[in-house]
Amino acid sequence: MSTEPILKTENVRKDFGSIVAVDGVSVEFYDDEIVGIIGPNGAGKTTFTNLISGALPLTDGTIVFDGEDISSLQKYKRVRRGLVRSFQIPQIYDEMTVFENMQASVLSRKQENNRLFMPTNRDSASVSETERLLELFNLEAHADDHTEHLPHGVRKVLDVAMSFALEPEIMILDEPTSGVGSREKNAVMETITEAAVEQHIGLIFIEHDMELIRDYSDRIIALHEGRVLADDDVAAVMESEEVNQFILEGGV
Ligand SMILES: Nc1ncnc2c1ncn2[C@@H]1O[C@H](COP(=O)(O)OP(=O)(O)OP(=O)(O)O)[C@@H](O)[C@H]1O
Repeated sequence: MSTEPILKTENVRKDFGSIVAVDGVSVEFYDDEIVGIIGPNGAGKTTFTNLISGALPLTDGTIVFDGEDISSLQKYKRVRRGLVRSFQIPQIYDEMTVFENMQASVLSRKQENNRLFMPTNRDSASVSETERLLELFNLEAHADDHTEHLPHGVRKVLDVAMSFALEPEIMILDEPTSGVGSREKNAVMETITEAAVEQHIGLIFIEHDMELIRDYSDRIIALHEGRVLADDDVAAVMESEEVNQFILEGGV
């Protein structure tokens, strides 16, 4: 892991009228690191990640990515620099196969979207990159399936895989296993985290399921009422008295 954070928030704040959703959050993220964000409903988790991705403007504070102040940078420019939120760019098209969806993302990264539907577009570079990503995410067996028939967990994996085509340095995931059956959840997280580690991509994921948080995070940031309650390795956060009082015992 690098010694310099790739992403840093400094006193980040977001007000919605009189509601302070995020209240002075200063945290750091490193590449090669998987960070789970926990907190009760309304703690500010989604708002915080929306501030990082640029989906929402800051009320106050600074966000630094790769040494550059990106606090006012438009969302799509953050994506281009490698700060990607899953579900943000790729859309899964049900009338297309898994392969075609994946290739659409690969081509969009190459800014060749306009050639997408032309029969000559299966140039070897995009085909091999598409195949590489399908393999990375264990999706080869589904390559020719139309996505409307996919099991929900596989669809989730495809969604994240399509975001990986954008070549992120940091990927933000908001409850990557929501709606996925309990038996499938581990497989989905396993696939995503293994791909991230292999590609040296930092993951930030919001999750309510404490078992997934415990099993797949390197570090946990606990938010409560818009503030950081704890920011430490998994064992330390899980044992923190405040985290137990405000988050774990109340259920997240
Ligand atoms: N667009 C908005 N307009 C007004 N208030 C908002 C808006 N988005 C979020 N809030 C408020 O900001 C606070 C933080 O909400 P946020 O959705 O970020 O919490 P969360 O931790 O992600 O919650 P959950 O776990 O339920 O998704 C809440 O009080 C919420 O009602």
